[in-house]
Amino acid sequence: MAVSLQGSLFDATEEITPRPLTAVRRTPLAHGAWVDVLPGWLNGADALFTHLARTVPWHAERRRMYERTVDVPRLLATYRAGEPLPHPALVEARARLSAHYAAELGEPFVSAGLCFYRDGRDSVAWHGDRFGRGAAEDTMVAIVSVGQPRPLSLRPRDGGGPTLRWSLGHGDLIVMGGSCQRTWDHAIPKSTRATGPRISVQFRPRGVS
Ligand SMILES: O=C(O)CCC(=O)C(=O)O
Ligand SMILES: [Fe+2]
Repeated sequence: MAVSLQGSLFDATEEITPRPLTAVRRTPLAHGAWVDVLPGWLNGADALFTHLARTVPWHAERRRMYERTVDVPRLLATYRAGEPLPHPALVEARARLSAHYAAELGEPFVSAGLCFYRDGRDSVAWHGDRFGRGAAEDTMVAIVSVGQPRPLSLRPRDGGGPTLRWSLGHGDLIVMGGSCQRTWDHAIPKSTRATGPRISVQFRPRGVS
């Protein structure tokens, strides 16, 4: 008894498990876009946050903006198709997402992009994930959020509608699908409120970035 109790205390990976995806709720959006949301998808999300914050090789980036080079306001890590993910719970999460969306997506999620928002000054500006195939084709981007919640905002690119917001942290799942990457933009706005750290994990199919 004592041995198995110790095992469960020390093996945090045992505790981090996704709930069934059958509970996911879809919100249809204009222009053939939609989002699926499942609050608290990952049990043990706080332990996953701590693990990722400590062990992922986070890097800061600088990007050229017009005449200036500016700091990208978040830390980043990228795991391409075939590269080992930083925690087995993410392998499990990706497999569950790939299985759940197999018929609709027609291909698996392969890459994982990680963003670390240290506080309210960190953010991602309005954009769609349309460097790759998302520019021309329907696709999906599935995002698991751990740590403190931050609002993810979505607005139609043509300006024809209000901005929508989902507060995402502590194991919440959002999947952007249909035409969402080319007809809508998303952002994690800066906040002047006291804001704790959040990590997002974005799973994408091949060629979507
Ligand atoms: O942190 C998030 O939830 C969104 C990140 C994002 O949109 C991106 O990296 O493309
Ligand atoms: Fe994005």
